Amino acid sequence: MTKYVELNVRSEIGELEGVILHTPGSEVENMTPENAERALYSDILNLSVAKDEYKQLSGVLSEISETYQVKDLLADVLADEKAKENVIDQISAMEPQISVKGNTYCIKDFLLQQTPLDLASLLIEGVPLKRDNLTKFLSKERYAMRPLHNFFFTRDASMSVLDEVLIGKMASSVRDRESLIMQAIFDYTPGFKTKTVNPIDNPEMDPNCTIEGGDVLIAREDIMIIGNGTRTSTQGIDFILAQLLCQKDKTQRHLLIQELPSHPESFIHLDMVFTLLDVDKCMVYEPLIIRPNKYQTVHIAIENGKVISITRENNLLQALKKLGMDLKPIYCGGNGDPWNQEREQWHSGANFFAVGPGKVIGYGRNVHTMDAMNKNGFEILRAKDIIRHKVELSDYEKYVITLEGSELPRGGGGARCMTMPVRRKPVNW
Ligand SMILES: NC(=O)NCCC[C@H](N)C(=O)O
Repeated sequence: MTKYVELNVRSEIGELEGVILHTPGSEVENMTPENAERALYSDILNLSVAKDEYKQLSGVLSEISETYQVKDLLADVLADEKAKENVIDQISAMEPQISVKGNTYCIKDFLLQQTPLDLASLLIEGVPLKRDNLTKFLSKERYAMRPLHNFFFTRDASMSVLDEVLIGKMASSVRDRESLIMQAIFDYTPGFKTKTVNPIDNPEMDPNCTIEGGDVLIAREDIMIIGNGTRTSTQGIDFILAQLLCQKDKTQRHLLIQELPSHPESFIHLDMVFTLLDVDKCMVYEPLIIRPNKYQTVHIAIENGKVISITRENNLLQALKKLGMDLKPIYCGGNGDPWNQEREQWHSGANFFAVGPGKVIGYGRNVHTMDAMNKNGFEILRAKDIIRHKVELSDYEKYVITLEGSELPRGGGGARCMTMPVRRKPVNW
């Protein structure tokens, strides 16, 4: 990294200036149908197709903004001996099997001998099991240190909140190493000017506390919208609330909490049913976000280090409107046909990533959603055409850049899930 990057994310839609990505590697393919569920996938993936699709996302983003790759950032961190030892010690505290002295070798010692880049790859792609005793010989596991199958969803393990980074407390231990790596990146990369906040550093952390970035949306500097479901617990949201209270801000801050269903798994995060598209538009999965249902919306207002009110709201859009954000909803799957809505929500049709107000990226396969976007003034542009310079983004004011997505959505997410913004320009509200 050549220059300093001051973290600054005060909205979901401000013009993008920096984003952290992770190009999928062998870790996305190294699973079987039997353990795909444990890996948090809905299916097994074909890596070469996934990589081609991903290239569309990274190619377009590098035309628009600075992009940083997790593996490069991690390798830079690991080039420092002290940082390297610290990272490996933390991993072995979390995954104690790596410190066991086996018959032929100890994984921790093996890791310490690697070059920074090889080590970064191993920490992401996993370390295969050496079958040097009976237990390991008979083991059904292929890895002694498991691959991080979900790391290309960089959104979830850390999140930029104004000028700080909140480290995710993942709901499933298969993603814990991602959080640790992201914290090391932000703590040890001299180029990143920020402070990390990690719930596990709090000795009084509630054991039920979980927070994942797909649930945390920065709607405006003073409004956070947080999904509460299988991935972010009420205790996790209370941790965020406690952080805000500590800041003793004189201006009012607001948390809007949206309860989420626990199945199907396409409802894992809020960003699978609700994303912000423009100063006056948002994408919704209508049956959950607008239609009356049992999933509650709660508004917590905070001022001067105190909770001044906690109230139930009719729905998220009405709550936002009361706070001066009057957003027109565009429906995932289009208006009217619940089958199309369900099908497209399942394939991350609501999961848009904004690179600027009215400028977003999503999967082109969700044709009914794209049609609805187009009817609402968004030009539909193919990522491929932008990368080949057949289309110039500067010719359009509002657009959706479409990615081909047949393999990537099987991992369980879309463009917002695959991006971790670190800088956005202020929005002209
Ligand atoms: N923000 C998101 O919705 N991320 C998608 C994460 C999918 C991943 N397979 C998971 O279940 O954690």
